[in-house]
Amino acid sequence: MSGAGETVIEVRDLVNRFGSHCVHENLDLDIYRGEILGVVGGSGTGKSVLLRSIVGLKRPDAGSIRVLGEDLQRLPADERSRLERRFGVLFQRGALFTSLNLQENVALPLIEHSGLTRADAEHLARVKLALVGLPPQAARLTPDALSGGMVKRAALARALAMDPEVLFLDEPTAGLDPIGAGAFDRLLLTLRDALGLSVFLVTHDLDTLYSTCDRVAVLSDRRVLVAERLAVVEATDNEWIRDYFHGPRGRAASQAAQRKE
Ligand SMILES: Nc1ncnc2c1ncn2[C@@H]1O[C@H](COP(=O)(O)OP(=O)(O)OP(=O)(O)O)[C@@H](O)[C@H]1O
Repeated sequence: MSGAGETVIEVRDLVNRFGSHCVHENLDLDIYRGEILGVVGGSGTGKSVLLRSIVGLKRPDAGSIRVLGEDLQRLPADERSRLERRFGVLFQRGALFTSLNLQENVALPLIEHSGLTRADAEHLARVKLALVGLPPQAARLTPDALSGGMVKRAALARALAMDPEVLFLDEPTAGLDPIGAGAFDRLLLTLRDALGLSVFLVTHDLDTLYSTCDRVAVLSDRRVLVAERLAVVEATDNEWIRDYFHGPRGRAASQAAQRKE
């Protein structure tokens, strides 16, 4: 990764409410080009709402969000859609169309946004499916014929369809067995390095945090408590951080990561 260089996402004074329930209050966060930023926090602390705000699916109640130097909320529709093509999103449940096979699923954004013919889009889709490690024969299968790990890879291929600069992943390893999850983590690192992606990664998976993330942002009490390298986050004096990082699962993940170094 490039270190704390160019900021690709800048969130300032973000406020998000649902009725009287305030999820974010004056939340600040930066994401730097080329880094994998892990976003963690207790259930309901607003990780997914933050992701949805940044990609423009939830209009904030206050504050500003600049993505690749532009404020999505202030852009006219055509420029906004141009900017949205520069990021890819993998939602928590994969969100593939069950009636379409994988190459059709991945080709869809290419046909919609790039004006490619169906044949060219499906050709490119097969390249993207290979990029995420799926075998050629998977291209003609529908999602219900695939394992959980293959569905995640296919959803990742679709998120990468438009060659995004920023990738948003919402719990990509949830529901995968440890071997599948480890393989997905390695794929993410390879793709980040090969494609120069910046990654916003919401996860509960401690192994993923230790094996992939350059920095980790902890959401707590409606804001970002700390966004730092893991060593700094682990040493932060906070009850949730202590329970999460220094509990049995956190210690095991940390030791496993140290053994790999
Ligand atoms: N559309 C909505 N309408 C009302 N409340 C919502 C909506 N979306 C999210 N919330 C609330 O916002 C809070 C944060 O939700 P969010 O899904 O971002 O949490 P999270 O940190 O991602 O949780 P988890 O780790 O369990 O996935 C929750 O209390 C949730 O109920």
